[in-house]
Amino acid sequence: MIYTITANPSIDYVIQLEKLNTGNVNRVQSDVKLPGGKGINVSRILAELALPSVALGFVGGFTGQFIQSKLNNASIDCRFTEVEEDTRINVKLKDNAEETEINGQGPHISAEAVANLKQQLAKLEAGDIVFMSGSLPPNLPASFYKDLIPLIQAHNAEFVIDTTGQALLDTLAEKPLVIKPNHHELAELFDTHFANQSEIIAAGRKLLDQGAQHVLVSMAGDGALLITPDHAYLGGTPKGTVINSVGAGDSMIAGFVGTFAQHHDALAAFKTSLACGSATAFSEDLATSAKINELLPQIEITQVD
Ligand SMILES: Nc1ncnc2c1ncn2[C@@H]1O[C@H](COP(=O)(O)OP(=O)(O)OP(=O)(O)O)[C@@H](O)[C@H]1O
Ligand SMILES: O=P(O)(O)OC[C@@]1(O)O[C@H](CO)[C@@H](O)[C@@H]1O
Repeated sequence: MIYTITANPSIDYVIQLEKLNTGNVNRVQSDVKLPGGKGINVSRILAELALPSVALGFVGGFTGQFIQSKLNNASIDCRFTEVEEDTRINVKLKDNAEETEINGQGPHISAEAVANLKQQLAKLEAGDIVFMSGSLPPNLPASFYKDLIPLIQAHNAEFVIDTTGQALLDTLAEKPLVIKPNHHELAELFDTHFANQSEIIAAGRKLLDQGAQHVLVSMAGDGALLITPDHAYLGGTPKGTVINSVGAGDSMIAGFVGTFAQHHDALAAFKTSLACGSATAFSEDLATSAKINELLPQIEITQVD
């Protein structure tokens, strides 16, 4: 079973404007409210791939109820821990020029709520995979996800943490199943700028050497690299019109892990991950199974190292 932990879920309020005019009244052209948060997005994509998952995390208030209702409607097994305060709302502003995100802080998480989440991990079994994704509410320690790793490994389960910087580096010794920095985040990890693809591959190899089992380096419209101890592979992007790239990274890692969990074939997992990422970028909401299946045949992968 795959579990997703979203410590700080959100309602994503996606607004389309002609042009954002700050300091003035702006009338939206369109808007949509979506259940959001990185782990929740992973569960949603897994559901599109007809793969079950259990969604864990902290939700509260009417906004939390909205998220649970939407996920229940998608037949996702929600076992969230209730908290007193409202789950946050994240605003995603899109005008013809750019995408602006305004992400809320999130609610207070009580010690009892944390204990409840940890208790849920007692049910893990060997071979389960636990995703831990996204920002943390203000009162949780930066090590919150890392502190859960021993509880996960006590059951011989695997883990994936979607985080960046030192928090990501600190997890490598515990051998995450896969990590997926984008190329900007990878450059920041090594405080450098990449001059070419070979430098990106070399940096990704260093993360493998430090313990990551698989390294994906996503590059938005330029596709992604899969870096293994033996080779590196470049995956391209299919033809399509970008509508909303929010969640593309979550979709990619969901596609990789969901496929790898079934077939233990990294290249097949990489191909599905590329289709999921672009399918989300080409959609108003996250990718649907139809969109993923439409794009899958167009995905080309080349060995580059
Ligand atoms: N503009 C795009 N056109 C085609 N495919 C895209 C585009 N943006 C993203 N993708 C696909 O989704 C994958 C992940 O996107 P990206 O590199 O933006 O990850 P990310 O930075 O983690 O995204 P986010 O944090 O916004 O979810 C890309 O590697 C690519 O396969
Ligand atoms: O504030 P965080 O947790 O870093 O990011 C939250 C978020 O931007 O991530 C998802 C896209 O990856 C959205 O659904 C959500 O609003």
